[in-house]
Amino acid sequence: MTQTLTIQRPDDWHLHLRDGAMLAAVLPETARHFARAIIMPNLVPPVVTGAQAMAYRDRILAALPDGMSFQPQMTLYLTEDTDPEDVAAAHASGLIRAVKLYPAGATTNSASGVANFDRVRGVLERMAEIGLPLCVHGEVTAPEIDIFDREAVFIDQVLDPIRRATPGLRVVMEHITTSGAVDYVRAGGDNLGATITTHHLVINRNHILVGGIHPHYYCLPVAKRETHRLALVDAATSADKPFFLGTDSAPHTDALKENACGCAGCFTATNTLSILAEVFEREDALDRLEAFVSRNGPAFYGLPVNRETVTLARGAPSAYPDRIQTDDGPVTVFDPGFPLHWSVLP
Ligand SMILES: NC(=O)N[C@@H](CC(=O)O)C(=O)O
Ligand SMILES: [Zn+2]
Ligand SMILES: [Zn+2]
Repeated sequence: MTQTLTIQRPDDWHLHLRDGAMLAAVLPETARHFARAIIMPNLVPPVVTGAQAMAYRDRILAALPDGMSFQPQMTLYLTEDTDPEDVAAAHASGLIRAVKLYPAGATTNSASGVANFDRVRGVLERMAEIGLPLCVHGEVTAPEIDIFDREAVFIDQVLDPIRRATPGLRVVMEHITTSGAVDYVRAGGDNLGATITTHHLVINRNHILVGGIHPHYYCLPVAKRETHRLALVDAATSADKPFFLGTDSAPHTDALKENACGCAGCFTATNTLSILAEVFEREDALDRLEAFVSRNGPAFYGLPVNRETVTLARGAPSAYPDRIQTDDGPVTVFDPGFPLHWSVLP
């Protein structure tokens, strides 16, 4: 008898869809399985104002193939010039679900991010008042800080001071990669949540660097040592409220990944649910997959759980494409390095 698993339809609380030809190619990969996703605003130029977010949402919906349903949850890219009133209006109209903080220079397309955190104090206070979450790329950028320590230093030197100075501010630590972040989130109370990516549940830093350099495993924050990966698996499979899926699926063309200065980002939209089922099965935690992918995220954002369901079936290892084609060039699909026995039934 085929083993199946039916769960409420999942959401992705951290997703890069890009724009134009890339958007058209990657959107179906997410919409096939996910009902909603938090859409990252790091376009070039970034999505900074409510008007830009509305136009981007329209482009996403226009790119959605007929017959698919998907509700993009828009975000604004926080800059030192962000107007608190524009943010509040975009929130009040239901357009945006969160504001995204990129420390300037921390990651892909973050040049317009925040360098002086005092300059965004007014926006953060307004967000705390209206209950609008701040999604945070949690890495410092100071050149003297080792790249493997950047998340830990960010928590101590930036995030914790911001949270203390702005009581009531709701924060999502995006794509956490360390046991220290897991501990910090666990101790943070109801106003603090964290997304965990698919790839950080699978790879550690050896996967990037041993036996040659593997550009398709390079992402930011960079994967850490195995003990940290285990802490992330423990958090994700705990079903505990603050932890939910944000794939950070971040497509870059192969030409830009397999490059002397390769871009950061793993493209996981295509096979994320199959990979997660495998990870949870190994932990004997399949019964907690639904909390991680379908329940904890909406609970944090104050949204209903999706009514529809998806069913996964276990069988012989299933195939997925090595890469998807886009008019900008091919994009390699994340290879977890183990066979995938679970597939999502159509
Ligand atoms: N995660 C990544 O490595 N890259 C993301 C940006 C981000 O989420 O930091 C991207 O936009 O490509
Ligand atoms: Zn990021
Ligand atoms: Zn991201």
